[in-house]
Amino acid sequence: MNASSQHAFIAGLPKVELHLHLEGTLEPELMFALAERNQISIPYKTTDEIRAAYKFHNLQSFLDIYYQGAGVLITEQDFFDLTWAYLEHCKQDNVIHTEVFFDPQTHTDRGISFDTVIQGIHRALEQGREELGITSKIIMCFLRHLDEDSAIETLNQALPYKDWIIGVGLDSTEIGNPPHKHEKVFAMAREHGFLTVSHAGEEGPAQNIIDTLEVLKTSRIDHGVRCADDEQLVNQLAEDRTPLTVCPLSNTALKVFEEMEEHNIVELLRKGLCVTINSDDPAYFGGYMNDNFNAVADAHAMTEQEIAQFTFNAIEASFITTAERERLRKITQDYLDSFKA
Ligand SMILES: Nc1ncnc2[nH]cnc12
Ligand SMILES: [Zn+2]
Repeated sequence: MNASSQHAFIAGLPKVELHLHLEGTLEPELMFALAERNQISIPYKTTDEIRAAYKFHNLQSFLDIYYQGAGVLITEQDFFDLTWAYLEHCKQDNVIHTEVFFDPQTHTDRGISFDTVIQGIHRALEQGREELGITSKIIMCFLRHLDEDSAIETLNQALPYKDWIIGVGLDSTEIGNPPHKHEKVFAMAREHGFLTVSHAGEEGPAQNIIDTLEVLKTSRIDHGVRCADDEQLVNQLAEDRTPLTVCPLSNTALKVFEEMEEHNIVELLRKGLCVTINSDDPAYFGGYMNDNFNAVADAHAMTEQEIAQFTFNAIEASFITTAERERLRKITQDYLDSFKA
């Protein structure tokens, strides 16, 4: 099958996204509009200038720009608009279910209330469910470069919204901020009934993945591609079907892999790991879900069955009910069967 018909297969394939930072969906056009609406000055004159600034050499060089960009988000309507714009991309890319991250501390540290942020996001996701038929879950991430007391304060702010937030995660600078730093707040979150995920093995070593699973007891690992440095860990992840929410275009943008051809996601898929494809921060890394699938398929020859396996894995790894999982599995299988027919 040639590249363009494989892109057509990918476009029509139902997709499930499990690793998406809402703040990372802030497109330059919306950044400009919100800066103007909120009378905030930003260090760029045009959207082209913003895009030109998106040249990263590692995770930190991205995070510095990403946290600065989020500074234009002030009101509940801003968070609604941000989330709604992302959902429109989901519709375009045939994403049928999404589990989105947000970083409360990025906003509360600037004096924006937790309530403002969560209410805007939740309202958009509810509207997305009703008008676009896209189901969703919310996961709030603690920033690992901040101290654990700040994470505990954030957890307490989230308690009135427990019904809206399915889980907690851990993101930001991996190197120098090992999982142990947030051991207590993750134990507290689990006690409150939150599910848990964490970024690990993105830039940091395979040992961070091992420690994250042991110390934070997470159900999924976000990224996790550095597991390949430890053969025993790879075998264990395959045996346990521990989900890895991999973000291919993010990894090449942040130089985790220099080229997509060097990316290990297809190799991990063939070793039986529960790897999934996700967009991470699509406004910064050059693409949403279809772009990520296309980039992997262009660089690594795969069958349609293998491409669809990324969706089956994401359904398996998602935080939805068994009945809902069955429903999504059937939609995906029907699509695959219709394509083969
Ligand atoms: N790729 C990434 N790694 C860690 N923290 C993040 N926050 C947003 N994107 C991130
Ligand atoms: Zn991420």
